Amino acid sequence: MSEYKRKYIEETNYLKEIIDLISYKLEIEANSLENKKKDLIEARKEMWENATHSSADFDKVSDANQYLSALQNQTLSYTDSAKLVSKFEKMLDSPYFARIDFTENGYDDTEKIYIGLFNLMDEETHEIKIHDWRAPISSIFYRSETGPVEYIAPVGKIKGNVSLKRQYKIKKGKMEYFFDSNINILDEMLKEALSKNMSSKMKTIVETIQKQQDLIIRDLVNELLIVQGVAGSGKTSVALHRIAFLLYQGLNLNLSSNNIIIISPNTLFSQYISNVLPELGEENIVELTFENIFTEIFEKKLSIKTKSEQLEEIICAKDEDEKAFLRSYADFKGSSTFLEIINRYINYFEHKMIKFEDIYFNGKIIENRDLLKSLLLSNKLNMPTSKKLKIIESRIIDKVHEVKKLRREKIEKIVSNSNNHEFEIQSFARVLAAKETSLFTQKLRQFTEFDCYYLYKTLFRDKNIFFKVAKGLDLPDNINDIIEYTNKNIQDKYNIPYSDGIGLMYLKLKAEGCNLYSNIKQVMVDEAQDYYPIHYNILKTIFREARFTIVGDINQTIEKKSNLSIYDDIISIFNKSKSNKLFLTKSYRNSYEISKFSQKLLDGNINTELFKRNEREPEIIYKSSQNELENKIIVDIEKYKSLGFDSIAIICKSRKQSSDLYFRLKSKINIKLIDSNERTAITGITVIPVYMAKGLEFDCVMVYETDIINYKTDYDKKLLYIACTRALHRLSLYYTGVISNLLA
Ligand SMILES: Nc1ncnc2c1ncn2[C@@H]1O[C@H](COP(=O)(O)OP(=O)(O)OP(=O)(O)O)[C@@H](O)[C@H]1O
Repeated sequence: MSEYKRKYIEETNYLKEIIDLISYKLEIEANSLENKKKDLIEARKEMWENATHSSADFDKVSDANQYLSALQNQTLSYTDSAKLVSKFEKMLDSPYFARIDFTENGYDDTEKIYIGLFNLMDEETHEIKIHDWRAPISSIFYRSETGPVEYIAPVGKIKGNVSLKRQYKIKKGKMEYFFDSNINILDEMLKEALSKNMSSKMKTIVETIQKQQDLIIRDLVNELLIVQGVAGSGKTSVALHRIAFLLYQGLNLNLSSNNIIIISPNTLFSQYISNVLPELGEENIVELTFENIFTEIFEKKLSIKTKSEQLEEIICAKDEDEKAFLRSYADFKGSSTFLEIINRYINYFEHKMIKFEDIYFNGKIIENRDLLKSLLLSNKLNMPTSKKLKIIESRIIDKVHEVKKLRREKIEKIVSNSNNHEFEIQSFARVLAAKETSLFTQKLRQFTEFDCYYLYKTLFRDKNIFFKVAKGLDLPDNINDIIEYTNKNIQDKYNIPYSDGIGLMYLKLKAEGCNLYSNIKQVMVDEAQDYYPIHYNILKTIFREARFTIVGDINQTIEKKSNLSIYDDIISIFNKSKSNKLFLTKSYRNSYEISKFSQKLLDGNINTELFKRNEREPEIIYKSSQNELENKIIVDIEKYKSLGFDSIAIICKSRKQSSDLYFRLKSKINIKLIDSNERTAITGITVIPVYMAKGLEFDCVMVYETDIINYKTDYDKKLLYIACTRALHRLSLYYTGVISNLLA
């Protein structure tokens, strides 16, 4: 018998044993699920019959509560069973993908460690048949070659030797092939994974996580972990697998899915990544955009334009001057200078804008205005302005309370002396006293309450104040134009410019504080390069206790300048005791040819390694008219479809260009326009503005109108880079007139 044949028999026997064990567990769990389902239906019926849903009868309400909590427990147990069933079903398809043979130093026996998506234990023998990819020992597979190895277990560092590293392709419970690999995760397996076509949702990468990626996924040391990664290097994938890893550590870290949050650039992106965690057997995590945070913090009383709308305004500005102005507007509003202005403004507000008065009640002074002011300004109350004012308010109300009785007696005396109310002295005096108190509270609140939106508007309306608080700061030369533009654009409270919305949010958080997200312990931020210092200060303020994983690529900044120093700024803003900055330099998404082509659009500031997956060279296609160009696009789409590519995107520079093109093409071809933050599945043929395509990927990318008018400046170069790097297999660029200088 050949060596391979012997190994093959050994492996297929083991697979059979595992499949039998999973089938057995699945059967038990499926039965239990069926029973739990019946019980649940029964319990709901019983509750409906025996308890009331009317709140009129107190006893019945308490009955209903009892039923409800029992029902909640039953529902939980049902969902746990359902999860287990789905887990076993997934395992039946492909129970494991790797094996390492490990001998711990000081022991003779060699353990065969099979690694899969989930743990599998034989309850009879207590033997772990499959190790979850997140288990400490599994890290050896991702990080080490055969030979001496070590890994960190809960008990400390374990050293040993790996004599075998084997990878498997198992599908529908059948062994397709396996091979032994001495080098770290053989490229062939990765190549196969990367050659696949795109599906409408992001995929998991557990079978082929690379060493550099694994170091990020499993980091438990840093409170702030920053990852700069080139396009397609797996930043988003790594961030999501890191969440799954942290959840696996759940008990140790005291962490569950509602303690984690993802800050996502837009809802389309949220939709795209929403598959990964459920695929990994975890619950989905709340994803928020800054626009969502604004809505929650302002409780829907104000609305802001989206970041996409702001980008569209810049990209479609009528000339370069207007573009430069809009960029400088966003730069200033996001800058640490503006942040400092807001900080100083809050201070100025406390010192100069609150109209303190002496407080009189019952004809006597109960609080002196100088005293109130000094209480607010003293360092005794180290908290946001609004909280300090509330403390002052309750102090005054307490004092008023003390003399309320005296005041009522006085009012009663006045009433009894008047002629009209001799039969109702007490009740009339009570009414008068209540009215007086309410007037008093109203007056008091004139200085203990404030409106942040009004305050923000005042900062720009009153240039005197603005320049007073900005004194000594390095302001842009066009600051007067910025102030004027702000005044013009912030008056509609349901349509506040994005940058001002962010400034306003910072002002509110600083002046009022926020407890909305106090349960959050881990925050993942994607597309880090697009945020300004003000965004990071907001995150720091609202997620006070959290650890952060921040991933980005400075080469994918849109309409904004960024360089590596933004990461140092982030480190100094968060000021965590343990921070680290890591780099992912290898690009996995694009074919070698597409990566090579896209690299020419980089300024060479970041080193990129290309993954050798060869496909066709990108094409640049010229046509003499728009009509011909669009006919060619249709022909090429048909060609791509005939080659079996399902996801094809025509990437335009702006939303306007996308929708114009869509309306011209839609009668000729089945096409979808993606032009807002909608929750759309990204399938089939789509037309999409480049800033919405960010973070996404497609089998084929067709970049529309790459002429010198559309793509000319350094900012446009970044847009082109983003557009080209969205392509997995085919990239073509189309133009009429003169080709962009960036491509010539
Ligand atoms: N280790 C890996 N194994 C298999 N596929 C991988 C691996 N790493 C990344 N990929 C694939 O590469 C593609 C890009 O990954 P991802 O979107 O996470 O990268 P990114 O760095 O966030 O990209 P971008 O910044 O360009 O949006 C995805 O299709 C992902 O599945």
